[in-house]
Amino acid sequence: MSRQSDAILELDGVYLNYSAGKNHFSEGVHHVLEDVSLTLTEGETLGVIGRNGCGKTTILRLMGGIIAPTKGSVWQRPGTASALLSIGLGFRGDLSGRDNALLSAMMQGASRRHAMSFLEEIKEFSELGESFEEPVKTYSSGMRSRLGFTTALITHVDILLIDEVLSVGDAHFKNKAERAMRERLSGDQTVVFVSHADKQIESLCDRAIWINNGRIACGGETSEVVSAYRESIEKSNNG
Ligand SMILES: Nc1ncnc2c1ncn2[C@@H]1O[C@H](COP(=O)(O)OP(=O)(O)OP(=O)(O)O)[C@@H](O)[C@H]1O
Repeated sequence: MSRQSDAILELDGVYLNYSAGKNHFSEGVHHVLEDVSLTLTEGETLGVIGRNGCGKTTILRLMGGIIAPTKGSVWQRPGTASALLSIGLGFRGDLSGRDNALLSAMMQGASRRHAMSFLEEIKEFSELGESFEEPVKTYSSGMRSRLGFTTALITHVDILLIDEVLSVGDAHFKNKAERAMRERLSGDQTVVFVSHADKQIESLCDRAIWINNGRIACGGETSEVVSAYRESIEKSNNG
């Protein structure tokens, strides 16, 4: 199968099972994703919506290479770096915000010297003040999300995988982060964005997918996908 020349990430016929505890689900296997295929092209912003537990975080974890599919394949263009921004993930609690930012930047491919050069900008944008020097285990979830979001933004990761991170910041930081995202999105930043905030998805994403019963129930223009999702929620609320 030939791949689109502007493809940066691709899921091909992906299945993901988790083994479940005794007495849960059929045969102790929880089928979370079934036959999910999608191509992410460079510079696009894809929104992922769906009800709690439908597999949105699982898709991001597959895209970020944190977990491997049970069946099917995940391809990322060689030489590209991705960062998964998820609350409570990816930080070492015993290290300061500064050291975590440095480590993340280096893991995303920056040299130590280059990563060091980002730190003051990260401290300033994240507005963590003196807490930047404190261990991350002392941070609130909002402070963690500021640190993760800012580090990925400033170190210019090719693919940003954002899991609800923007929804925990306060209104001030959320607006600032959205503005920064919008600026970046007009360039070559590729983003996959998971959120329960439909409005955020509609205002930031070029395209969206709705995950239902482990499959892509609908994919395409964001407002159409969000409307189809909302309709299905209303239907299930009314009946
Ligand atoms: N490590 C795991 N072991 C077993 N089951 C898991 C594991 N991680 C997730 N699951 C299950 O997989 C399903 C999908 O989880 P996932 O976190 O991807 O959903 P989600 O759509 O992101 O949910 P939410 O909107 O609540 O954040 C859920 O039923 C969850 O219980």
